[in-house]
Amino acid sequence: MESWIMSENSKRTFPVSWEELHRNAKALAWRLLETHSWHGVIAVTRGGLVPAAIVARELDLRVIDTVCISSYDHQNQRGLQVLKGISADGIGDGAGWVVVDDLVDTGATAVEIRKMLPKAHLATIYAKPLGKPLVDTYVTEVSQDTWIHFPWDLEAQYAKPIKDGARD
Ligand SMILES: O=P(O)(O)OC[C@H]1O[C@H](OP(=O)(O)OP(=O)(O)O)[C@H](O)[C@@H]1O
Ligand SMILES: O=c1[nH]c(=O)c2nc[nH]c2[nH]1
Ligand SMILES: [Mg+2]
Repeated sequence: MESWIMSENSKRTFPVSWEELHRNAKALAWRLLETHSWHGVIAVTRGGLVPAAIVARELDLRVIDTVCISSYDHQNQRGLQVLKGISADGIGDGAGWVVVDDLVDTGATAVEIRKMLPKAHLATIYAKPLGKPLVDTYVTEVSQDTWIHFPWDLEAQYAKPIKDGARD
């Protein structure tokens, strides 16, 4: 599904369906399979949880850790908070581990992860231009003025006809 609607803060809105998310997460797994043999996956909560589960399933990885980082209230970026660091023993500098997040936007979260795990491989499904240089692997680039709506943030509802100005 691809549809462009202007949201309340003038960003383009890009809604992603479960099917599209699943397909893109599998595309990410294919790219990661070609890169390395991994010790395990580190999911960046919360957005990285579903993509990380799909990548782990496809690469048959059973060891999964989380780092919990929060920096947005809805679409407003605020001070980044690291709520939880790495839990598992033996991850060290992250060499041989793949860190999975749903997207990289400004790159602030990726910079924080690099500080924690300088040798980890950072992978996202979506990348915006500002953050793109900070990740090792991504699947789809979207413009900086796009807000991606993930399926876990959406529900089906009435949409205005294009003629009435709902879409650009
Ligand atoms: O590149 P950045 O500008 O740092 O933005 C990307 C991060 O922002 C979102 O997380 P958020 O802080 O909204 O928390 P959430 O994953 O719990 O929704 C998203 O899941 C990424 O982790
Ligand atoms: O759901 C989201 N969509 C985005 O485009 C985005 N950018 C930062 N954080 C985000 N969360
Ligand atoms: Mg996140």
